[in-house]
Amino acid sequence: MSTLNPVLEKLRGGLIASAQAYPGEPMRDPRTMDEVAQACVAGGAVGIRAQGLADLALITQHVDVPVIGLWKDGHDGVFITPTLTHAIAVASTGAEIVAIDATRRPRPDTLTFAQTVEGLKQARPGILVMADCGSLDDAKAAQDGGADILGTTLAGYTGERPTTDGPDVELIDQVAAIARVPLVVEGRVHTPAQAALAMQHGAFAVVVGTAITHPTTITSWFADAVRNA
Ligand SMILES: CC(=O)N[C@H](C=O)[C@@H](O)[C@H](O)[C@H](O)COP(=O)(O)O
Repeated sequence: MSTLNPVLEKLRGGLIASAQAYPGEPMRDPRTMDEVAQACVAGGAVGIRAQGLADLALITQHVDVPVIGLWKDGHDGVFITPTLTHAIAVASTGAEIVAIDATRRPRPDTLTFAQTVEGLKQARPGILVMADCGSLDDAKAAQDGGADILGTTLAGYTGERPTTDGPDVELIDQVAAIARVPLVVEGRVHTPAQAALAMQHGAFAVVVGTAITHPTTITSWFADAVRNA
């Protein structure tokens, strides 16, 4: 990792905020997510992760940090940037990094992760790929398949790992031990202490979504605590 890509270098040791609203939610509006992303940068985020072509088209114009883009299509199986066509479209928004499902599950266009990375890099030279993994085997395959970042995004969501309360530290340790590219910890990082713990376990950077950008969930944490006090 000594001669790291300059885009990745900007993420080193920092917090990446994921700004996403889900279908049907009040904040599901590209302008809103654009404002949330800008607010996160003002607070010290060194990168933004965001979903959807409309959100990305705005955010990439208005933040001066690297953007990790993805396109969620569907909600079962492979749905994070599921095909090469989705990946090329995300890259076309100006996002420097494209997050792609890197599980070993069948993809809708029948390409492998490695073929998807190859096709994307041919179509958009210079683009970087974050592999959204759900297990150590995913991470090994993704690294061999040309990923520029290994992410723990899908740990606990594919059946291969337990859905831990907080980040999956065991998986972080496993991936850190094999990673030759940056390891970005993502998924259920809900407190600053958990983010720091991820760094201590070898993360290159940490993505936090819900705990920063999803007020409905954050409110429910407090509402439950107050109700149950
Ligand atoms: C599993 C899945 O679909 N994860 C998505 C990936 O982009 C997002 O819904 C998450 O919010 C993101 O990964 C950040 O994680 P957390 O919100 O736990 O900090």
